[in-house]
Amino acid sequence: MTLQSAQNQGAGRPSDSSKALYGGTQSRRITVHDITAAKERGEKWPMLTAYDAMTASVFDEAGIPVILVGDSMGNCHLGYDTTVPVTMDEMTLLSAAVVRGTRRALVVGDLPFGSYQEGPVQALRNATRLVKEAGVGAVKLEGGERSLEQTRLIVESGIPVVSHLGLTPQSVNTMGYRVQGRGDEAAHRLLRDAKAAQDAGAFAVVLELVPAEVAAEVTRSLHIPTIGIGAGAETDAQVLVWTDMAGLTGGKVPRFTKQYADLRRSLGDAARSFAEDVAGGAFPAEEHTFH
Ligand SMILES: Nc1nc(=O)c2c([nH]1)NC[C@@H]1CN(c3ccc(C(=O)N[C@@H](CCC(=O)O)C(=O)O)cc3)CN21
Ligand SMILES: CC(C)C(=O)C(=O)O
Ligand SMILES: [Mg+2]
Repeated sequence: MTLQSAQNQGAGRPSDSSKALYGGTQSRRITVHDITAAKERGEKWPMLTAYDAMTASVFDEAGIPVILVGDSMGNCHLGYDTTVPVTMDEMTLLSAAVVRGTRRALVVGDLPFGSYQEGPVQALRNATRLVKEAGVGAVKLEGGERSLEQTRLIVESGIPVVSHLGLTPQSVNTMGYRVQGRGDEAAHRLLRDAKAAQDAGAFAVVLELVPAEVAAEVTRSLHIPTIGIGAGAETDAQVLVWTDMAGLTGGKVPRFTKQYADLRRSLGDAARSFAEDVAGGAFPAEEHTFH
């Protein structure tokens, strides 16, 4: 229990559950202000990726309050090996689909590799494109201090920003896929990055693949929410790649994933049943046939 929720309970002042991000009753679209208020209430909340309207509508109807159009679409949806090749055209197309599939969720779009590293002006141009052409409510970019000017200009221009720290997969070619923030110096650097992002105006930070103790320290030190992935149980929110948690991803998934369904097996079973029915003449039957 967080200090905040303990105080709420201790004061006999139950938090207003109608406002909850998950399980709340409001039907309007969730805003950045709702996210900020959730940290003040000590509410923990879930976030999932989505890359198409149909999947996004399932999560929206399930009450997932924040949906990330991750550049993980690169490996999960588009068949690349990493997120590095993902383009602004791809991000814009799939982000627009996710926005169309949702009514309530706040949709966050990743700025892909190469779309903001040149500087703040490039970053603002591409963030603006995701807002205007796809309709996202916020953008996410990787890096704390190294993306500070970008974060500041995008936020000043009226677009909410999520900062992504720890393992930043767009830098796979320099950092690999290793736990970040181990050891005192790396932990301090992570905390500095998180505070820099907060000071630059980010409304949340993703902490990917960092020791739970470090993520907990960052979570206590910030007034904006932390969103963990492989960062332990103390972050304000948890995000997972949807194909990992649903058991659809082919091959190896990160150890931090929990698998809540077995879609790869059930979809494969469906495809094999269909194939057998066609081969054996059982499909189409009379009820599928017009005369
Ligand atoms: N399907 C999928 N799931 C993800 O979580 C994900 C993506 N794709 N693509 C973008 C990034 C890349 N991510 C990754 C990629 C690899 C590891 C990985 O190999 N982790 C090791 C631990 C490494 C260590 O111990 O230092 C593992 O075994 O989980 C983790 C996160 C997270 N993101
Ligand atoms: C793993 C999450 C945080 C992400 O950035 C993505 O899916 O692209
Ligand atoms: Mg990403």
